[in-house]
Amino acid sequence: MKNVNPTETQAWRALERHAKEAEGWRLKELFKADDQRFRKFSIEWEGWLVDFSKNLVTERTLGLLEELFEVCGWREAIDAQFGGELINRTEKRAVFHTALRNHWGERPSVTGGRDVRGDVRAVLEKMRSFSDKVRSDDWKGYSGKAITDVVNIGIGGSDLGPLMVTEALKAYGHPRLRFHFVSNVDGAHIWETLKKVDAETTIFIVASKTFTTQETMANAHTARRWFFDQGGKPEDVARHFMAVSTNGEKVREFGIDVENMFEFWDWVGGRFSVWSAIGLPVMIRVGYERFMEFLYGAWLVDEHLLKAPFRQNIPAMMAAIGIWYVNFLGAETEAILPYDQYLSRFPAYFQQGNMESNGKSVDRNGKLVKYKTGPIVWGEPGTNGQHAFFQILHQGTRLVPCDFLAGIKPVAPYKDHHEKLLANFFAQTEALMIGKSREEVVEELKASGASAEDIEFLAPFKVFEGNKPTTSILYPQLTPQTLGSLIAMYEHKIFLQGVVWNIYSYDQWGVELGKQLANRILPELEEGKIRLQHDGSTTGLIEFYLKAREK
Ligand SMILES: O=P(O)(O)OC[C@H]1O[C@H](O)[C@H](O)[C@@H](O)[C@@H]1O
Repeated sequence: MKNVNPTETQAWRALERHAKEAEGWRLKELFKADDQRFRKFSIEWEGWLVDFSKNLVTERTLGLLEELFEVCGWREAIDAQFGGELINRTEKRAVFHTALRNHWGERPSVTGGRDVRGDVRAVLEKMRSFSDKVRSDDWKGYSGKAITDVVNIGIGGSDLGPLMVTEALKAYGHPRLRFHFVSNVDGAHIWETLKKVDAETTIFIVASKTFTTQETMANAHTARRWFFDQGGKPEDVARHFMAVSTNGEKVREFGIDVENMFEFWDWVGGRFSVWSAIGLPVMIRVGYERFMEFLYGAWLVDEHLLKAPFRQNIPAMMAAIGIWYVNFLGAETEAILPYDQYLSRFPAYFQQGNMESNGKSVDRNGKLVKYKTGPIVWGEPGTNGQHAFFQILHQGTRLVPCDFLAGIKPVAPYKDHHEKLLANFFAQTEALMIGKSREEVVEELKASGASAEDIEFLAPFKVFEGNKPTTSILYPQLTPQTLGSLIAMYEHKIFLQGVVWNIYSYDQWGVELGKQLANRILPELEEGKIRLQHDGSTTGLIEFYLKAREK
């Protein structure tokens, strides 16, 4: 992989100059000036439409961004990742989640001199056998009853992926099985879940790459204690506790038989692990065939990434336009707005995907970067968001590029709802771009019979500046396949942005310090006595808590 400081490239400097010109652009004028703009700035792929035309970009912008990507070695980086090289250098690991979905075509999956396709296949078969049994009532609990509830215990990538996807695909799900996700170390999470399930008919999937994560281990131990309290015996654990992990030793220590362990590998990053055995709840919910469709959707995007030229390459365009906003137009944030209730956790999923990957301030040489890296990512489904935070998108002071996502066909049977949903989607992207001028506002107020005084007072508040950029992504329908594709697009976007920012996107050292300090403080809370030096505020907080909890 190349190691280029992007700001030292000619393309970067040209983009900086170009950004000055962009200050005067009005999106609606760009459309007036070029009646082919929509066609030129949108991509059709596999029945999808990805419309970038409502972004503050011109041909020149994209040309310069392409130059930047070239000089930063985006193609070499893709080859290195797909070639199984140890591109996660700070953890000395390959980044090979693409191997988990490489079941079609001729491409090998070689890392460390080994083609891992066989290993991946073997785990898939094990998942298939288990999930088939649970789905067909062949897997019985200790009292001989079929399983009714699946509880996934995991956090971060071992939670958000299966949570988001099982939610997204529930319309394709098993009619009887219920799914629960416990992540937070707050005892309320496991307690409220255990209240709803019956030990005789529940399986627990303890999902943790490392099998050392405090939250997950605490929840897993509580679940096992509860299981015994409910009448389960140690010999019944094998029927009720599964593990998904890379760490066989820790799984054994916990008391889960390796027979009940679904393996994955250190070349799968936590936030990219839903394609691995971490996706077990997904397979149980939708079945093996549909899980394979999910992988296939992602594989299609992998092929697209590898083959499509820059301007036709959806992840590359998403990445490039994102960089344009962050580094040249000053955006601090971006929103993901699925007009698809099934994708309610999609923004949260890519909040982790994005912010844990590209929330970095040190480049690949260990030097502090002097440019902005990953933005703040957030979002909620539409139309709910419209009645909550859209105000800031329309009339706030910040630039918030938004992705609008929707299925062309609904999954739910109510067509009239879908038309209303999409009318809102289109209207919002239009309103954000077109805005409303003072003249229009005055006209409207006059027509409503407002007095001249009222018009003068009210007009400024009712003006919409417009010119707010959006990307619209329309997929044929939310299915396992399209969901797989959608996730893979965002994954590759994150990766390519990290390449240009010259950062390591696949580690997450930033979450370590809090964990370490929590481990130092925990004994103090357990003992009820402060033993360590803390700052004044932290000491004050702990002291207050220790006293107050006794009252
Ligand atoms: O799967 P685990 O090893 O339990 O890790 C769970 C999560 O916690 C870590 O702290 C990381 O921030 C996440 O990237 C990871 O997904």
